[in-house]
Parts: sequence; structure tokens; C-alpha cells
Amino acid sequence: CTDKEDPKKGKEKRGTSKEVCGYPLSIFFIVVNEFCERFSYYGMRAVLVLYFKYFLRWDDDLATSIYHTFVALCYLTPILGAIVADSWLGKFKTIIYLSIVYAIGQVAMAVSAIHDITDTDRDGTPDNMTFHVVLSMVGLFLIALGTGGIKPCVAAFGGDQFSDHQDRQRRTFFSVFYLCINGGSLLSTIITPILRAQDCGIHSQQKCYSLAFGVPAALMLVALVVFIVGSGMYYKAEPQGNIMLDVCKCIGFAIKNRYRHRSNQYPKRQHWMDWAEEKYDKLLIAQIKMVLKVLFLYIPLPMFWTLFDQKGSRWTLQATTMNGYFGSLVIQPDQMQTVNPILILTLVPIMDSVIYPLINKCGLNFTPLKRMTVGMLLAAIAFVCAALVQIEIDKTLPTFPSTSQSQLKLLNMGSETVTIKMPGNDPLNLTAAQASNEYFTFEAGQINISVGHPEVRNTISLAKGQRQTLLIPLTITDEWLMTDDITSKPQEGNNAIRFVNGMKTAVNVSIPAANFGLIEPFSYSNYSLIKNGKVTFTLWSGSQSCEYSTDFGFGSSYTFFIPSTLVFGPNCQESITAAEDIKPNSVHMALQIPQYFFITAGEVMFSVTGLEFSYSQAPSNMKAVLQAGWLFTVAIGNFIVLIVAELAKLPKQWAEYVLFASLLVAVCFIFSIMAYFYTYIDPAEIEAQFKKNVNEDDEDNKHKLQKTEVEMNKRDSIKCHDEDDKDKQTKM
Ligand SMILES: CC(C)C[C@H](NC(=O)[C@@H](N)CC(C)C)C(=O)O
Repeated sequence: CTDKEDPKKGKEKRGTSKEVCGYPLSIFFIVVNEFCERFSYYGMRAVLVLYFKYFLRWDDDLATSIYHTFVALCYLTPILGAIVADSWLGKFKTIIYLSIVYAIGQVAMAVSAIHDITDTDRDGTPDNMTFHVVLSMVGLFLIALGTGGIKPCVAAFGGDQFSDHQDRQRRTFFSVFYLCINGGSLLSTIITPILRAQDCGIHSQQKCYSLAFGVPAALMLVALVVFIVGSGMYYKAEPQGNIMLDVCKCIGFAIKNRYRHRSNQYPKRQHWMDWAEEKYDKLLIAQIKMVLKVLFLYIPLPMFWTLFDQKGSRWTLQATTMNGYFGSLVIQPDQMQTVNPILILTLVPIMDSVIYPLINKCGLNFTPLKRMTVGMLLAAIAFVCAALVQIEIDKTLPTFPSTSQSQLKLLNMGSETVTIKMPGNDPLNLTAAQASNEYFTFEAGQINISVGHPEVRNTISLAKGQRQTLLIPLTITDEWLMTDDITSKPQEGNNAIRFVNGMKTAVNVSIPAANFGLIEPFSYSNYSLIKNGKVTFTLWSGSQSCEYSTDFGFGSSYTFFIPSTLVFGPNCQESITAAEDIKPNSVHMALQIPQYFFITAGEVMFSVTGLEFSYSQAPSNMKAVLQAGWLFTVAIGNFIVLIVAELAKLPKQWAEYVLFASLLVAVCFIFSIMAYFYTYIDPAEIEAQFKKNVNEDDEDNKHKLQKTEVEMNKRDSIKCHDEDDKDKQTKM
């Protein structure tokens, strides 16, 4: 765990690759391959939900569940890829074959998004939706198989290119590998949404999903070609038979044999796997022990991913309740997620070249497992930050009526000031064309209201849990109208807008993105959702028009009133009044930056280290399998999000963040204890010793095997307090 090379280790070079600055040239092809592959994956993923919703016309629920199923599948298939690589084809061939499957999947997605293929009536919408659905589902399945399948192989294959003495270079490789993942994903999540927004088509123009999927498909082909070009330079470790089958059989035999010898008359053995000795090679048993030790250590790890993966869900939802104006730049809620890869690109080099060396200089032995523990704590701090931000947001949210209450707003549609008397409130003076600033809260039911002088009294019914606006007519003796207002913040940072027409003629209101329709005299429109930014409404009454412009923030709701006195023409802007029913989001999105900073710093310490740890602690014939085990913790983490959120059902979002942070701290504590008892091994050294011993004569062989075994068992069971011990074993 130090940066120094181990002089005892062999200096033999792996593969035929030239070296550049001490690094095999072959890894250049591997990191470029990873960059292109991640571009392909994240680029396609960035527009997937929109494709489901707007191209396949699925509802939100179906779109999000298919999306999450796909993502989960991408982290389950690594097991398959790893087994194929380590037991059968080897990593090189597995990467080539599965990359072809992957590229076919991406091409299938691109083709499935060409609406012209089935648009026989040329109206711009596909006529045979089944074709598009089936093709895209086949495409997604192939992509999940490909991306998941190659993922553990590419990382392990990269690690294989380094000789045993190149520990430091291999660690740097895993950092650069991680930089490429994030560089590729950052670029593609910016580019593919832009491609999607273009219009394209042969017979009719539609949003260009085929291009948004086509470019990732092209990048996957580039990834494949780059990987093949490096072919002559790679070190290709041969698979050693059906290793996974042997492992399963060996474990099964050990369990059976242990059970058969459960009586006290049989002497105990150091490790339960030693019960396989009668039938299986000692080297295989030793290798299984190495893998099991690491897999056992992985048990608490999914909790980290549980928190990490909420960036894309809960944190994005949180951003929708915040203000995204950064000066003249407007950041959309889902764009905040790009802060993660941007920070990765800056934090990985800082950690590697400043923080870790500085910690080493201070004489602290910052071992991989210690880094991972600190990474978990940083993720927990990120969630505490998220909870604090949430508390600030909650303070600015409107108080909506409880289930037994009702809230009422008043809008004076007349041209003179009126005085309104309501039970439990002081008389309220409303000037012409004005609405009350606030909603008044009452117990639901009937209340008496009197308006004007001489007073006109009316009894109105207030609905439970509702917000309503009482429209007081121009002539107060006319019928009073009650509107139903929205009772929650508009979703996704949109603004809910409606118009009330106080004129004696119908008015049509429209903007390029929405049409409020024809609003009858003394009537009102439905709400329309509008994005943030400057919007110009065009009002038409007969042949007369009026343009009304205003700026919207995020998450507000307004009722615009067109008074009876409105004069159409250039000065109409001043006559229209706006009632703010729900204030725009006021807590700034920049407040999310600390939580992104902590989760990303945590990711660098946890994930980059874990990737390298999984490689360095795996026996030579199960490198990809252990990488898959590492990725499996990501899949489990995603499932835990669903389970905990469903079971906890906390009324306040900030409390859920605190719950997740506390769970991670608890898990981190358990992990640190497990890590304390973990002894770092050098699999290559142990394997070499076993192989050497097998070649010795029988007597000697027996003796040495016993010695090695005792040595290994000691490592398993005895806690060594000396961190710098001569055998270069390092404890946490
Ligand atoms: C689970 C991770 C090891 C997956 C890794 N993701 C990242 O590096 C993220 N920082 C990328 C970001 C765009 C979400 C990956 O291999 O994709």
C-alpha cells in the first residue's frame, strides 16, 4: 500500500506492448475504448426516458419503471460477462464479442427511433408502434448484455497489462480509467439532448431521437475498432478452464464434507474451505479463500451506492424546487447532475497528486480500505448537506390546506374598490382588478361573505383540502364564480399559468408552446405549464390583439387577469394584472454544490479505490469475477433505494436524507471493523509459492504446502498489529 515498487517482485514485462513513461502503450487503447463506450452508454441513457414518453407515447410510470429495470440489468449482467471471460473465452475475446452485441443493440435503438419506417400516412407519427417498441426493447436488452458484460472485463483487462512490480502505475491507470468514464459521460450527456432537440425526418420532421441514439451507436463502433487496433499489443491471460464450475463444485464439496464430519471426534480445520482438501487442488482452495474474503468485505458496500444513486433521482427532484438562475445562465434541474462528472475530472488528479501524497508525507498509512471508509463518511456528510438544503426549501414552500381545511383567495373583477367581510377576518379592501395577496384559511364547509356597499351577502361552499379563488364580478349582484386552484408546487420546475377574462367579449390567449384556448367573458382558462424564462402571451379579441410579456422563474403559479377596461394595442401590458398564487422557488440551486462536492469526493475515495482493490486482491484466474462482484454491489444498492424509501415513508424529505446518512454511518462503522481484520495479500506471490511447491519432490512438497497453508491460515485468523510488517502485508 505504499507507492514504492516492491524490489522483491519480478520485473518481467507483460505482453508485447512498448512502454511510454513506464506505462504499457496498450492501456492507451483500453482507456480510449472506455471513454467511447461510456459516451455511448450515458449518451443513450440521457434521452431514454424522453424517448419512451414522447416517441413510444408511454406514461410516466411505465417510462420510469422500464428505465430503472434497464439500469439495474446493466449492473447484473457483469456476472455473466465475467464468468464467460474467466472460464471460457478470456477477457479479450469476451470484450470483442460483447462489444459487437452492444453495438448491434445501439444500432437497433437508432433504427427503432426512425418514425418514417412505419409512418405510412406521413403524418409524423409511427403507424406501427409495436415495431418500434419491440425493436427498442431488443436493442436495450442487447445493450444491457453488452455494457454490463464487458464492464468487469475491460477494467480487469487493463489491470492485466501491468507487471507485478508496477503497482503504482496500475493504480494510476485505474484513476485515468475513471477519468475517461466521466469525461465520456459528461460530453455525451451534454451532446445527445442537443441532438434530440433537432428536427429530422424524410417525409415529416420530428424530434431527432434516431440521431441521439445514432451518435452513441457510432461511438460504440469506434470503441470496438480502437480496441481491435490495440490487439497486437495486449497481454492476454488465457482462461484456465471452467473456473466458476470448479469453484462452485469445490465450495459444495467443502460444505458437504464439513457436514459429514460434524461430530467432535474429527479434528477441526483452520478454515471451512479446508474441508475440500481431500478432493481439490490446494491452489484452487487458496484462491477461493481469497475471493470469499473480499466478497465478505463487500457485504456492507451496497449502502454507499444506495446514497450515490439518489443523485439522479431525489437530488434532481430537490433541484426542481430550487432557483436555477446563475446570472444570465439558466441551469435546468436535471443538468445539475453534470456537476458530478465535472468534479470527478478535477478531484481525481487533485487526490492522486496532492491529497494522498500529503497524507503519506504526514506518516499516515492511508490504505485502500481506509480510503473507502472515509469515502463512505463523505457520502453521509453529503446527505446531511442535502437535508439542510431541504429544510431551507421547506421553509419557502407554501402552506397548503390540510384535509379538513380550505383556502380562499379573492379577485375583484370590477373597476372600483370593494370591501369584503369574511368570518374571523378584518374587512379587506380590494382595489379594481386586484387579487388578495394571500390565501385565507377556513375550516371546509359553508361560510358567509359580504361584499361592497350596500352589502351583498352570499353563502359559498369551501371544498375540503382545496384552494379556491372567489371571482367577484363587475356587478356584484351577478353570479359569483369559484375557481379550483392548484394545491401543490408545479412539477419539474415548471410554472402553472392561467387567465381570468373580465371582459364582456371572449379572448384567445396563446404562446408558441401552449394555447390557453378561447376564454369566455367572466370566465377562466385551465392551467398550462410553462418553462422558466421570458414569455410573450398574445391575446386576441376579434381582430384586436395585445402582447403581454413577463419573466418566469421556477415552480411558480400565477393567475393573470384581463380587466374589462383593457384597451387592445401597444399599451395593453400595463392593464393586465398578475396574482401570485405560488411563489417561484427562491432557494438557489448553487446550494446543492456542497452535497455534490462531498458525494463526488466520497466517490473518488470509495469507487476509484474499490475498483483497484477488487483487481489487486483477486486471484489471477478470477480478476473479472471479482470486478463483477464489485459491480454487483452497485446493483444491490439500487434495489435498497426502492426498499428503504418504500418502508420508511417519512413525511419529510429531509428526515429521509438524515435516515440514509445515519444508515450509511452505521454501515461504515461495521465496514471499518471488518476492514480492520482484513489482511492485504499479494495473490501473485501466493499463487507462485503454491506452484513452486507443487514442483518439489513429494516429501518436501508436503512440508512446504503445509507451511504455506499455515501461513495463509495465520493471515486469516491472527490479527497483526504491525502495519509495516516485513512480508509487506498491510492491514487497514
Ligand atoms: C457505479 C459506478 C462505478 C459507475 C461509474 N460511474 C461514474 O463514474 C459516475 N461518476 C458517472 C456519472 C456520469 C454518473 C461508471 O462506470 O459509469
